[in-house]
Amino acid sequence: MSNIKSALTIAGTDPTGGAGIQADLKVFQEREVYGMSVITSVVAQNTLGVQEVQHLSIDFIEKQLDAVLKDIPPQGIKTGMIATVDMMKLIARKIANTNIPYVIDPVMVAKSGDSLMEEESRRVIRDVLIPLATVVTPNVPEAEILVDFAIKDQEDAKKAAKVIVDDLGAQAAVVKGGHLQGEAIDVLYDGGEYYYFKDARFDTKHTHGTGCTFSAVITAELAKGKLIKDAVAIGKEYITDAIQYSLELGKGNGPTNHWGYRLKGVPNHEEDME
Ligand SMILES: Nc1ncnc2c1ncn2[C@@H]1O[C@H](COP(=O)(O)OP(=O)(O)O)[C@@H](O)[C@H]1O
Ligand SMILES: Cc1ncc(COP(=O)(O)OP(=O)(O)O)c(N)n1
Repeated sequence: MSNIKSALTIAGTDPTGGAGIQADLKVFQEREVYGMSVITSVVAQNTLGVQEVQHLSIDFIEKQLDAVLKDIPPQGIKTGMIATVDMMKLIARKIANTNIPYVIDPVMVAKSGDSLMEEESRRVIRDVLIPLATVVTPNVPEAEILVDFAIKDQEDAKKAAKVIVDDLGAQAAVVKGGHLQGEAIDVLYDGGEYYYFKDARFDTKHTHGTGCTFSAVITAELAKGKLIKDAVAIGKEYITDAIQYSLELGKGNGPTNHWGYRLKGVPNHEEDME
């Protein structure tokens, strides 16, 4: 039996490489798991926003899923952009009963404000996919939609994480604090305890793909057999470093850059390159 751990991302694309499938695969490589992908939607987007989306057919998404799952069953799965109700139902059918750790990044709206999920799918992700999740990783606006109350501070974030676990049926939920004020604090609830992951907030607009990157690290670590709280701790440290070294690439919100952190000497902003 091979010792190699593999992880699968089921998501949409970002041709500029900062978010979606491309970001996930970079993370899997850096976290030393074998990365695999199933594409749900092809997205024409860049650091400025989303220009156009083309969904793949359900039949073709199913063919991709079967190709991977029947050949190289992964030790961790994550879903990102799943735009339609039919895609959600298909994915639920394929991964229910697999026992593979499953991370849901409930991607609804990109930082640019562009919608990445149909309105009706918001109810279906809650009812059909979240009960299958090992960890759900909503940002504040996504958590507000899932739990149906406003999240203004950390106390509200804590309540939301509890609702996602106790009422919606996930094993654990981490409500990310990037959209709140002050330090960047994420709250994890695992059905028993709360854990707080706190780090510096960087004053930068170059945060394209933070949510994708964070959830991909958690997926990779779960695939390696880490406990949920340890996987989230590694995800938090990774994303903090990647935001600190984010790249001033493109004309809008540049991507995060963990590779720059690892190499330390790699400059992150143009003025540093002079
Ligand atoms: N400016 C920032 N500085 C440091 N950490 C941040 C910053 N913005 C977000 N984070 C962290 O990045 C991760 C993603 O957060 P968030 O922005 O809330 O999600 P999303 O990218 O899905 O909107 C979380 O761990 C959050 O605490
Ligand atoms: C294909 C695709 N999936 C997800 C996102 C959203 O990514 P996220 O990590 O939330 O970062 P922003 O794009 O919101 O900065 C995406 N843009 N594209």
